[in-house]
Amino acid sequence: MQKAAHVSDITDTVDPVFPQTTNSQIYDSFRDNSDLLVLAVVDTCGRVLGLIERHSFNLKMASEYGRALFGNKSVTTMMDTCPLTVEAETPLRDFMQATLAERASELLRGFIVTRDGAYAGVGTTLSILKAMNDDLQDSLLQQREMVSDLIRLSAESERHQSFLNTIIDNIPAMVLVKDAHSRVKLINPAGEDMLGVKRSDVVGKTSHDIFPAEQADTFTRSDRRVLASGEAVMIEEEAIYNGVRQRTVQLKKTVLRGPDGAPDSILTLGIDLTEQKAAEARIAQLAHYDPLTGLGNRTLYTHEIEQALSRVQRHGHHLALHCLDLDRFKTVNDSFGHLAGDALLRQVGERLRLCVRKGDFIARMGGDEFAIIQNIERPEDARCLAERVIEVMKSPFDINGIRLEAGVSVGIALAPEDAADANNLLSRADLALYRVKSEGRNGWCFYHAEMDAVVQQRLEMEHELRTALSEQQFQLHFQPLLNLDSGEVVSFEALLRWHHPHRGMVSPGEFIPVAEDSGLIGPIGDWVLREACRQAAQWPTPWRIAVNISPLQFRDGSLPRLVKDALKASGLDPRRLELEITESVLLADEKHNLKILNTVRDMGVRIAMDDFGTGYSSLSYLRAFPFDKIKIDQSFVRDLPHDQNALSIIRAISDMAEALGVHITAEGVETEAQMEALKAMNCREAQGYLIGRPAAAIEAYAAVKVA
Ligand SMILES: Nc1nc2c(ncn2[C@@H]2O[C@H](COP(=O)(O)O[C@H]3[C@@H](O)[C@H](n4cnc5c(=O)[nH]c(N)nc54)O[C@@H]3COP(=O)(O)O)[C@@H](O)[C@H]2O)c(=O)[nH]1
Repeated sequence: MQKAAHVSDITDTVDPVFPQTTNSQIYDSFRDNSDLLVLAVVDTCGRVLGLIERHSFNLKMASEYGRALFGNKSVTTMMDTCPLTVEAETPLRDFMQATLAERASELLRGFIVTRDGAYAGVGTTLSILKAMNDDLQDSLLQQREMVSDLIRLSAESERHQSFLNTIIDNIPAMVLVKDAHSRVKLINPAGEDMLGVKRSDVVGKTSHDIFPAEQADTFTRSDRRVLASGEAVMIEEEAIYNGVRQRTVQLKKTVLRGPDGAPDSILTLGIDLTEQKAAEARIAQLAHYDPLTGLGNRTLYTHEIEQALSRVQRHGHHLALHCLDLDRFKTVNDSFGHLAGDALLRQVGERLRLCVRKGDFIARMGGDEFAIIQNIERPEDARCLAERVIEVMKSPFDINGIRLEAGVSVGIALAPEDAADANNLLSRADLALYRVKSEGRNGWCFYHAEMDAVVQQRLEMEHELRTALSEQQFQLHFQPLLNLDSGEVVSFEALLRWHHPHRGMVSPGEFIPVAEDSGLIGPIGDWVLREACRQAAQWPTPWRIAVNISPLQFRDGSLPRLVKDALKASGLDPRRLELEITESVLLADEKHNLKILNTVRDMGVRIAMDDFGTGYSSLSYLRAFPFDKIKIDQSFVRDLPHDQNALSIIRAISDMAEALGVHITAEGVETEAQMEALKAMNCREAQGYLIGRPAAAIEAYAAVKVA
């Protein structure tokens, strides 16, 4: 009984009647209100005097003469003077039990409800039945609800279970549960995959039933550790062989406790880190290694040199830093394409690996520059390595069937002797490298303190070159070119001279590279062009004038305009002007520079290829542009007349030039024997000290005729 818990819950608060009320009045009340079943008779203080029950009252009143006999009499004559009375706050259950046991029949007549002894209302069997019916309804409803709750909960629990199963089955991590005896209770598909097992084969088994002894021992050890400590254990990386390949995994083992709090199972969650580790290794590789050669890159070099220098500082070690630069890489790259350049760099990397000892470090610093950090005991060790490197680079490289030679220059700085910090050490090794290159390449050199002075001098020279033009310190010298058939001078090459106010004559071989590096070659080259045209226009004989043009004068595309201006200003016939270029002009930006050359040639100016035979692609450039002349480099002429190779090369060039209808000039002719050999090979023009050294004055050549 939940709803009607107390008698008050089923009490009808019917107004009572008083002793002076007549039975007729009561009779009328019952007649007018069919729901009125019981009435209480009370005194003025509310004290209960008796009870009128509708049914028995009406029976009496409705009997023959009933109304006449009792109608005008007081209600007290008809009332039950000892009615069943109960306090309102009595639990209904108690009231029912007591009344049913002792005064059951009275209960049928109805009863009076009092509160603190005073009348509070009436109760009827009907209200009791109603309450009981309500309770019954409630209880049925509750039971129905409980049943549907149970059905819902069980469906929900099933849904939860299948939801959890779906998660566990699809989670990309291993979920493995073992009992306290290390027997597998559950494993998900990711776990099957990770461990290379099948669920049906492992459930109920221990690690030793499933895995090889060593691996099983490892698992069992960690299981015991978790059970003993009762705490979660993270196993950072564990190598697992899953029957196919080794996997790296991260495991987290947790103890699951039973209802009594004792360790019941071990839950192992495992993440497969194999791919992540491989990706990390790949990223580290890319970040620290040169993908082309597999050698360390500049970043790794920076790290390694810092480490090596701190060892030098802490343990008194010594090291040598070798800076390497391939001598002909640019030529290879530009002539045979980047793929050939890449192949060359790869092979260079392989050869370098063969030269170093364990513990030494090689890096590709960029382009064709490499660095080696070598652990040494004495400087002699560094010399040996440099010589070994130069030696291994000597043999030709086979690049897709093409034999290429690419020497190497090596600059060496020692730590702690030359520098104790990375920056200074590198710049000193670079200085030594610069020295090797300026002395003809393909060699090695230790850093010396005076090299700093060389750099200083170079900076000074750059500074002085800036004022040399305005101070009129430049002068042109002219070197004659002789026609070997006629024996007459036919042209002159303009060669720039710098009269330095303190240092005297500075060679163009020395200052032209500085002018090129600093960008001063632009204004200086323009001056040479104008001055050469100006002077040639005044010569008594219409000799041709050849002017050297640096590849850097092609860069901004202004050359055709400068040539035009120089010709216009001097009035020189364009056919008397010859521009000497080296093949590096075509290496640099072939399309752009060919366009410039064609524009200049269209003006009537002649174009000569200087230093022919020294590059890789001299021949291919003869096809790319119709040169008016090629000048055989003096290095071939020097070995005449006895060197068979030089003879064959010059003969081949001469034959080819004849076939192409191009004139050839041999440079650097110093002896009669060389001249005779050249004549015998049908060379028609020569230049060299034998004919005349470069000089400011040319008038003396007006009458020159060599037999
Ligand atoms: N861009 C410019 N380059 C220029 C200019 N003037 C000169 N140069 C280049 O400087 C290099 C050195 O020139 P130089 O010291 O003048 O040497 C030239 C000749 O003196 C030298 N030569 C000539 N005959 C002989 C010889 O019989 N023996 C011998 N050992 N040397 C000789 O050769 C140089 C000329 O070479 P080339 O230009 O290849 O014809 C040099 O590369 C000049 O080109 C300039 O104004 N602009």
